[in-house]
Amino acid sequence: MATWQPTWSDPFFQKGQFITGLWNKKRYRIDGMLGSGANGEVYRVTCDGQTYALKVSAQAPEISLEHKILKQLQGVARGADLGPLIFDLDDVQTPRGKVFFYVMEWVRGTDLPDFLQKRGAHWTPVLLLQLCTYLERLHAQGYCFGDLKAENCLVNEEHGIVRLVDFGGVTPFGRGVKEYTEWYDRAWWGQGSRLSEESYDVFALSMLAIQLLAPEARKGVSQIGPNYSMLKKAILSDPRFDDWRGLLKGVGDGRIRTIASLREALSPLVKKSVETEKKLKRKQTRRRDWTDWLLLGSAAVLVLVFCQFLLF
Ligand SMILES: Nc1ncnc2c1ncn2[C@@H]1O[C@H](COP(=O)(O)OP(=O)(O)OP(=O)(O)O)[C@@H](O)[C@H]1O
Repeated sequence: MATWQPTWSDPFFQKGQFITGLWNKKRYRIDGMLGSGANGEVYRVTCDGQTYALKVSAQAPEISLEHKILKQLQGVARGADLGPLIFDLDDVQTPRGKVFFYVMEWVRGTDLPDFLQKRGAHWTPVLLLQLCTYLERLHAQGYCFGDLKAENCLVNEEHGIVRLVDFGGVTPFGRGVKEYTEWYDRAWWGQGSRLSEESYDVFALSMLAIQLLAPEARKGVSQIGPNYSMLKKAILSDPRFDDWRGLLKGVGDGRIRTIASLREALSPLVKKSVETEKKLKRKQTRRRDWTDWLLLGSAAVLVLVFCQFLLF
């Protein structure tokens, strides 16, 4: 009978499994996978009745570096929710050998495209403005986020609050960005270096806006390769970018290189978004009023019918 042999494509853990850290002896129940990427896998876990996110990798340096950065940020930006809060760092033995993990706050949220689909594209500048605030705080600590991308942002559906996850690309200013994704990488587009600096994240934010407003553009680029001037031309003729041209042009020609200037360029768009949201809310209330009347009307008819029934 053939026995099951683990392969590299198998996940590290299975749902329902319990794991115990070799050093700290904390016992976690694996509740499911939250995501996976080049550096490892992230699981939702339970320990002592609390839910956490656990990131595991076969590469010890990646895990300990991410843990160190998150811990450092937790210390300096208390209450600022810069990154997920950090709880444990340990190793565990698996059929694939010893693997390394850290345990962090489970960030509940939807990904940005799903959120925008539900709440409307007019939320894009609002989400970007929030990211500006996080990045500004990170920059103040002397770090560039590096691997800014839609997959690394989770948004709370109820309140529309964005959180950043995956701090694996966070790099001290002045070094080469250690983790990046082509679409968001200005060097890939031939628009600058991969040096870890404020303007690197600014460029990535502008690419995030394009990705969110015109997701199909990225698919086209994956077929023909990076061509920034072609992308700019496409944006010029696309009505979805009517309000965004000034900002995107500013980033493209190097006028907008800081988060402060990006925030300034975003502010009229945010104002417009707020107006759109208000109008939508008013419409929804009106629609609700109308349905309320319909309900009241139906109730009145029912009462009348009931009275007629009693009288005759
Ligand atoms: N703290 C968290 N709470 C909830 N979900 C999380 C958390 N951390 C990560 N995730 C989810 O897991 C996914 C993968 O995590 P992460 O990006 O850290 O892995 P990675 O291997 O570094 O990926 P990549 O190769 O894309 O950089 C994220 O996109 C996110 O959806």
